[in-house]
Amino acid sequence: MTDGAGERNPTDEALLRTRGLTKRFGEFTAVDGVDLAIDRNEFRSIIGPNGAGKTTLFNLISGAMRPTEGSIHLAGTDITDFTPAERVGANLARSFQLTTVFNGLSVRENVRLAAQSARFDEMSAVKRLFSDPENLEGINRRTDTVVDQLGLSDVAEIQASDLSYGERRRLEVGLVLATDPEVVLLDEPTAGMGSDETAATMDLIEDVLAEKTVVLVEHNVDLVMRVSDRITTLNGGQVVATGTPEEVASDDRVQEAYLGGYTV
Ligand SMILES: Nc1ncnc2c1ncn2[C@@H]1O[C@H](COP(=O)(O)OP(=O)(O)OP(=O)(O)O)[C@@H](O)[C@H]1O
Repeated sequence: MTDGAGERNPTDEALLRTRGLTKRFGEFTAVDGVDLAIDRNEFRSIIGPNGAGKTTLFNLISGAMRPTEGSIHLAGTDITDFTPAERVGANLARSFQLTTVFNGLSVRENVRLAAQSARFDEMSAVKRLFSDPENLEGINRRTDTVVDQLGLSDVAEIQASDLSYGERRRLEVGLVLATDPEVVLLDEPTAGMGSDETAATMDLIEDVLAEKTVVLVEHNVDLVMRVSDRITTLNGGQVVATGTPEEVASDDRVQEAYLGGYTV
């Protein structure tokens, strides 16, 4: 267990590292000097009460927002000034909001587009797609694998607009998987789901993201306790504690800031 001063053993092997990450909105500091050291293959969750700064931290890591201060390194490369697209190119992908699912396209077509976008830079996409049958083959294979992993094979040819809410959220996770990133950022993947869909999504996350490094922002404490290797608790923009689910659940500061009596 560590305190707000930093991460346990911030080794050079950390795949994703933030140092002193800070975001101010005018006078208000939403994220305040956050140090994270996330190892390769680690499943790290970020929890905390409303307004703790989770979404802002997530946006800083994905590149949707620029920090006021501090740095982000991915596999030793300073990505602080990378655009979101450049971060995807560096093997970091975030879950997209529902709006990025193309309603008029089938499940398979949506996954295929995402797989395709990861393989080609924008300028040469069409040219390379048609000039290199091996690339086409690779994209088709990746698409089939992801549709299968998602458990969406039966609805692969159905238009995204006709999916249930839970199926759409699975497709959303699939769009991230299709780009085959090393680090996956997930923002509340079970938000708005009923208990059956939540359970199915938890299974999916455990299954298909086992090989990945994952950063998850999530309010569902059961999910977080089940899937995380380590959990970082934020409060007032600062790290209250980082530790295993057991360590976090038994930490008085975390109980006070967020869990309010939750036990594992
Ligand atoms: N663009 C912005 N301009 C001004 N203040 C902002 C902005 N975005 C977030 N904030 C403030 O920063 C604080 C942290 O917000 P953030 O959304 O990161 O918290 P959160 O932990 O994700 O909360 P929730 O669990 O409610 O989603 C909040 O007080 C919020 O009002």
